[in-house]
Amino acid sequence: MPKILIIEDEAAIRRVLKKIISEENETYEVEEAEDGLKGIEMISKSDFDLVLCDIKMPKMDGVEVLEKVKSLKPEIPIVMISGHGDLDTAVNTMRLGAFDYISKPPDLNRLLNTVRNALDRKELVVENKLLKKKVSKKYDMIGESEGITHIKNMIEKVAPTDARVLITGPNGTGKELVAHWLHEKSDRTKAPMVEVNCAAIPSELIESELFGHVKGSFTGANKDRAGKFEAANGGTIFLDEIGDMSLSAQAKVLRALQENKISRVGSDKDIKVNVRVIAATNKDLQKEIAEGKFREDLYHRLAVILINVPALNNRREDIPLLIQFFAEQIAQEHGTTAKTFSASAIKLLQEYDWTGNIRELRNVVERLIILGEKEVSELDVKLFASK
Ligand SMILES: Nc1ncnc2c1ncn2[C@@H]1O[C@H](COP(=O)(O)OP(=O)(O)OP(=O)(O)O)[C@@H](O)[C@H]1O
Repeated sequence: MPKILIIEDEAAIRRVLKKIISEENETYEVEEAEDGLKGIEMISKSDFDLVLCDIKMPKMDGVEVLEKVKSLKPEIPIVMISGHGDLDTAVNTMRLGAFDYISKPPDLNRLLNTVRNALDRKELVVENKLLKKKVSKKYDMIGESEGITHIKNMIEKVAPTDARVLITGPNGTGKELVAHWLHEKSDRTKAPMVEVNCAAIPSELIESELFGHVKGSFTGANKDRAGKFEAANGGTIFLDEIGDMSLSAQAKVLRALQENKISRVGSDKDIKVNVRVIAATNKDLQKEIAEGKFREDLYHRLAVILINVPALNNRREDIPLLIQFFAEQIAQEHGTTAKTFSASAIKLLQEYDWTGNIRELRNVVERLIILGEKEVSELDVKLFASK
């Protein structure tokens, strides 16, 4: 639902603009501000997809508003509204980053065309940002062991469905990587995957973090805020370390999963959300259930599909490939050429006890690249790989 803000000191013009825009498309949500200061306050508190802003206003003029919004939220397109005397300024604002300008009194067709174009551009900018983020991260999943091949097959099958997935396995085995690919290979890939590390958020804050809150609902809640479920709308929410979530938060998550709706802390208004849930844990949830620390009903809601990522010690045949992959990745990060590892160095690393899993292997490879010889030898491994 595109949100549009009109900043205009003349109430009559505000009213006309609002009427034209909201009648054009009932999904447009139009809000008003009677001066620049109020407008900036609203923009910093809430997300708008488009701002229409008058040039001549008391307190803060349109050019100042434009500059402020550009530094605050550069992705929001701004259309300036110019009166008789300030057409030149309007043209100049385009150089300062305004999307376009319209003249008073507003011409219906020109206004609506500009609004549509500006909203389209906003969507493109946001999509582009997401794409850039995706390619800048390296998400290759390396390995040819039975364990990894099975996981890759599961991802291909499960990703395009909306089924909830519970990913289990020890720390550093690649659970987050699996979640990433489940999202990436789904139809939700254009929308965000929002990650929540349930273990890192204090239990009294988790509810507001997940579901948002309204102003005044608790000390410190000085403005309305959307939670992660709303942020992930249309996409995926990844609840990492779900085994560490408090029982009261588990109850709230259960409701969100059962009813596909949430309500912000302090509000009784239901908000419908369309979010796919993927969860991960390194805990044995059956044991947690038996001890009364995890809700069984939530477990069954989450674990429609179970993916267990095996420990590195149980797929040692992947170690040579992983070493080579990390050597190249690290060289790229350091801006150097990749070092090679001698066969005996690789063999020795393959026999290590990798309780810290892939994360630990990567750290060791990085250390060996920094400290070892041009070709990392068995001796280098003996000298530098110790934990
Ligand atoms: N099969 C793989 N191929 C290449 N890199 C991998 C693979 N599995 C994991 N990694 C890398 O190892 C690191 C740890 O993986 P990840 O964060 O996904 O593990 P995790 O199981 O989610 O860990 P934790 O439980 O501690 O959150 C990441 O840098 C990830 O990119």
